[in-house]
Amino acid sequence: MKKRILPDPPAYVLIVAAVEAERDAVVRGLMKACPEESCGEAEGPLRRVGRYIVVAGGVGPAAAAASTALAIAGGPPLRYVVSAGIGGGFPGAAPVGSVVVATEIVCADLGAETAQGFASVDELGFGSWRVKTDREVAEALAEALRQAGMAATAAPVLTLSTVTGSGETAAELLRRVPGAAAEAMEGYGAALAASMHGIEAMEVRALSNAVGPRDRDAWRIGDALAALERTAAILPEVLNIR
Ligand SMILES: O=C(O)c1cccc(C(=O)CC[C@H]2O[C@@H](n3cnc4c(=O)[nH]cnc43)[C@H](O)[C@@H]2O)c1
Repeated sequence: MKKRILPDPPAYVLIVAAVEAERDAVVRGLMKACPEESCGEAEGPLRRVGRYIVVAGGVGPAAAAASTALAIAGGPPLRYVVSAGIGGGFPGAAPVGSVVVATEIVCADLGAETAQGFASVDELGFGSWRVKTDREVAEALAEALRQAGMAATAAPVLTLSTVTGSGETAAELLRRVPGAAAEAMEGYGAALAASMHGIEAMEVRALSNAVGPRDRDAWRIGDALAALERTAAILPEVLNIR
């Protein structure tokens, strides 16, 4: 009997933002990329544009992990989970207003304080503080953003439960993860939930502020949301999923 080859199920992408303003910026961008699509019925914090499901999952790694796990359990087959939103840029690595695409997602405060300094859970033997991403896809998205005239780089992105507020902490974080370009609060949570389901994780951060001494007046959230929207408008072309 001839074996029937079933077509691959359509792959979907789950994009997890923290708050509604970020979710809505992503939806606006996706609508530009997929003008034939309409934004699906509002289902609580969840929106759908074509094969993209966008959720406002809450602030912090625990909320992101819980929301991502919930969305995965109740949704269609996924090709990617993308943690997307605003973030802080490490001075000299990524300027405010630019975009950082994660080459790896590192939970930079997951470990222990020891007499010799910070020890990650990896060093303690309790698991891993990082989720690797597909570097080729990360580089391709960063290049597509640069081709569109945006400042963008692919580099490690940190997840923290506390927004860095001093130069000392910023320096310590760079000692822990050399080459880190951005920090935020949700990536590792979303990526861990994805990886537990065998789904590829990504993280994209549009930078609203510099990592270091707290200066709320210097935050440029509007510019970062605009960059996030532009990034979402380019994402479907890079992932070849609409
Ligand atoms: O320092 C403050 O009072 C302050 C002012 C504005 C926003 C905050 C936040 O806590 C925002 C956290 C929220 O935004 C992401 N985000 C943006 N920049 C950073 C950062 O430098 N470090 C960590 N997270 C950042 C984060 O993913 C959250 O969703 C505080």
